[in-house]
Amino acid sequence: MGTLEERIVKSETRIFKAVFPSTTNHYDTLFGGTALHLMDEVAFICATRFSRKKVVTISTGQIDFKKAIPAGTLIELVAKVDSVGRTSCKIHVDIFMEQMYSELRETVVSGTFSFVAVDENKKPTPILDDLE
Ligand SMILES: CC(=O)SCCNC(=O)CCNC(=O)[C@H](O)C(C)(C)COP(=O)(O)OP(=O)(O)OC[C@H]1O[C@@H](n2cnc3c(N)ncnc32)[C@H](O)[C@@H]1OP(=O)(O)O
Repeated sequence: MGTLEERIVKSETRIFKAVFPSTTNHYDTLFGGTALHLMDEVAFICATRFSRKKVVTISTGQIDFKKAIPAGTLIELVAKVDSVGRTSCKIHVDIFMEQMYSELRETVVSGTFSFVAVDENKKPTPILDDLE
């Protein structure tokens, strides 16, 4: 199964999206709720790939929207395990914005999401079984 550090590196998860008008608000920027949805999704995938167990979201940390994300840009969501407890793990998520026709790239939104591994009775269970 690998060491803890190897599992953290292997489970880093990335999703690219084009910011099309269907995802924007009346300011023509990415709707905040859509950004949160995508962040929770990429964090969930990361926690699942890290633990290979059923996980549920238990909380979010502070989410910082540093810059608006205009329609017609590209975004990359990057999720990485930040810390690991007995039954839970905390995932850090950054959204990077890229221009379509230049190399300009910057971090625009950051936050954390915590997940708990659950067993068949939906009770907390160890997040990892077998570390080397
Ligand atoms: C993928 C999805 O869509 S999930 C949908 C949304 N999420 C849900 O529906 C989950 C609803 N919540 C639950 O079912 C329950 O709260 C459970 C099963 C997650 C946790 O059950 P509890 O009995 O409250 O858990 P318990 O108090 O034993 O804590 C479990 C772990 O969560 C951690 N935890 C508890 N509360 C919080 C919190 N607010 N923030 C971060 N971690 C927390 C604990 O520290 C513990 O971690 P550790 O074992 O690594 O030290």
